[in-house]
Amino acid sequence: MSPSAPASDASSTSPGGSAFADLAAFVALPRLGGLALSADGSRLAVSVQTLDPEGKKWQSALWEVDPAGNRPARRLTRSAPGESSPVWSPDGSLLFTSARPEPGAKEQTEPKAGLWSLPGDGGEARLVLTRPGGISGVAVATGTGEVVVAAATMPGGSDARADEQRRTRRTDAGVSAILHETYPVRYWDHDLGPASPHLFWAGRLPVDEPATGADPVELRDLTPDAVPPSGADGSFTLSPDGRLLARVEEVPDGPAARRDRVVLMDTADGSTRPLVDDPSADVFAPAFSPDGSALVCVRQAMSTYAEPPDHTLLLVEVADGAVRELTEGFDRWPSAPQFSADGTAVYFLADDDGRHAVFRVPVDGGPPLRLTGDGAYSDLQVARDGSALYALRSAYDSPPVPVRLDPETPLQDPPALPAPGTLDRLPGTLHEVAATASDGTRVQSWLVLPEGASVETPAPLVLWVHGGPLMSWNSWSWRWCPWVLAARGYAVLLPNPALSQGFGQDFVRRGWGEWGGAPYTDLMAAVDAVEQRPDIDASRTAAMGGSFGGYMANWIATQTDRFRAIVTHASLWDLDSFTGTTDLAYYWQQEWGDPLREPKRYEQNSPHRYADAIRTPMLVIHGDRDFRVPVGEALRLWYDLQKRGVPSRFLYFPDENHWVLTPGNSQIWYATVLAFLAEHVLGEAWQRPELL
Ligand SMILES: CSCC[C@H](NC(C)=O)C(=O)N[C@@H](C)C(=O)N[C@@H](CO)C(=O)O
Repeated sequence: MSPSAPASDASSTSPGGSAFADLAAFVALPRLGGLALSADGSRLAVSVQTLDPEGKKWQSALWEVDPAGNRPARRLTRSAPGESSPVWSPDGSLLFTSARPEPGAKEQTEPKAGLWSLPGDGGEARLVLTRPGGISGVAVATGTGEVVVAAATMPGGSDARADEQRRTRRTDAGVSAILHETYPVRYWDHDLGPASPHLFWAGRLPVDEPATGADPVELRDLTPDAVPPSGADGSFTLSPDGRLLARVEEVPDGPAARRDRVVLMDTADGSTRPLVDDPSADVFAPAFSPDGSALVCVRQAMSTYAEPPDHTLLLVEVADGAVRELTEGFDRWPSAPQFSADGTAVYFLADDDGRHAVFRVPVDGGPPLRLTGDGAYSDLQVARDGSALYALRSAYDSPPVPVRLDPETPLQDPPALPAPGTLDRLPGTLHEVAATASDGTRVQSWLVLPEGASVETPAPLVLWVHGGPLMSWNSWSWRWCPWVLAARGYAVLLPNPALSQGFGQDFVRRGWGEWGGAPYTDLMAAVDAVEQRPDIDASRTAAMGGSFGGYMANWIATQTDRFRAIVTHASLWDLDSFTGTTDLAYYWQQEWGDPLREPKRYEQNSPHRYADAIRTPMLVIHGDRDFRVPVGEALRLWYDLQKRGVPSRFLYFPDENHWVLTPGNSQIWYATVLAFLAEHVLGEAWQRPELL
């Protein structure tokens, strides 16, 4: 199913099959991230994460990939702190952020990322911009090369020296406290404030090395009054001529909620006007047309107690703010829109039937056309001469690899361009299966079968429930990798139940506010169907999931004893306490209601209310720095299990967040899950991972 090409050179070849049986080899596989196409379309840059020499963290470096697919990939950057956010300047230089030290500079205790430039014609990268809080993002005007950067800035810290002084005074006084006066106060894994992201105008960056003693690039604060955002989008983009900046701005939406709108700023004088400001929707992901006269953005209708959110694309005229819907009647959720090279169409991505596909919609009307077949696409790049699209393509049987697409041909399945990270083999096979729910609805799933699964040797089965829940299983995941389980002989079922994306709005509605209803029964229908297969051993099964998938793992534990073991990661246990303490409470209370005034959905769907019913052994996993699903959920679940004498274990990460971000902890995560499954599903003796 996965198109593949030979890896680009010996150093980047990944011996796929065996790596999944050896966790140390698994975490050492190269992981590809962001993609950037140069203005003339002749160069592609991609970030590649690999293990540092001590194997303690992943380092990101930039590689060059040949868009024509002829030359092997070559590494462009090399430093211990790594490089990320690659953007090409029209002059051919490659801009990126890195906390690497400047040659000859004295070592900093807490190095912050600066903006670096790698000349197009070769030579050494040089540091072009710094800010006391580091540079976190960059936008380049495609026509002029003018630059805007984002940098965390203390209140009153527009001037770099003032910013530095404020930071130093807090450090010297030993103060880390933050005084909040608005909601929210945290986002995923970090605190909001006291610094907040500001956007700075840098203009055209000097092409050559500045002479010694020359003035550094002067930065002008475009958003001096910015306050800490919730972090929800915050994207910004420059018009091709650099005269306009479109950015996503958060505005209050009631006493303890925020929503996103798109504002347009004149970069010369900073004057700003709202471009799309819709009290019933978040509007984000703006992108300019090639002539700068229009923008396309995503409108997400806010969810209510009765209705889930819905997404559409808006075409907005810069001159008068006139808005037109581009994807009316399209029953999928478009994202990441971009104009075609001639401005007559918009490309976008959307979940569709277990894939995350590229679509093209004409600007002057007509239905969207799906350009890709299997797989999940991201980082779409449009060649400015209109000859091609480039993207990262992944699937459940392929990690992300760069590909070239024709801009108009439907349902393409392109081969990978030579790059690091292409696997040669997987320890099993991927199958698409379907089940029928009790109301007749089709439930699509991916099924990973291990090598050797057969009628004679049926494989034990693990049900793996995705997170979100408004997303779907459709792409490769290093964090939820079924092949690690397949390498130990497990079949893994990855279903897309009610609430999953890519099956239409009615499919989402079936589960809205009723997580314990159709999403649960759809999952059981999917398990029932695969258990009929002669190559599956229905007597040896387990269920697991993270985040919403962890909620569902907990719910499953309270509803059925059909599984031998349950693994629950970063899970929701008590919906009332979750919706009050999660980082963005207002998002969830739109669906669940206020627990004091509208307790019904909480009472019906919160797993903790049914704790007495649990008989299945459970492995609870949680990170203390998880602000999306705060650790209190795991602490209470753990206490409730222990109090009831349910055989259980708690894998606790004091310094991880919603994810598991270090190679060591990632290996321990998989090792503990595998040991727990081996004990309960395979009936082996418990083997505590050596380092625990
Ligand atoms: C408040 S923002 C939207 C909620 C968000 N949903 C999605 C689609 O990501 C979310 O954070 N849900 C978590 C409970 C969750 O299940 N997260 C998933 C997806 O990010 C995970 O795998 O961690």
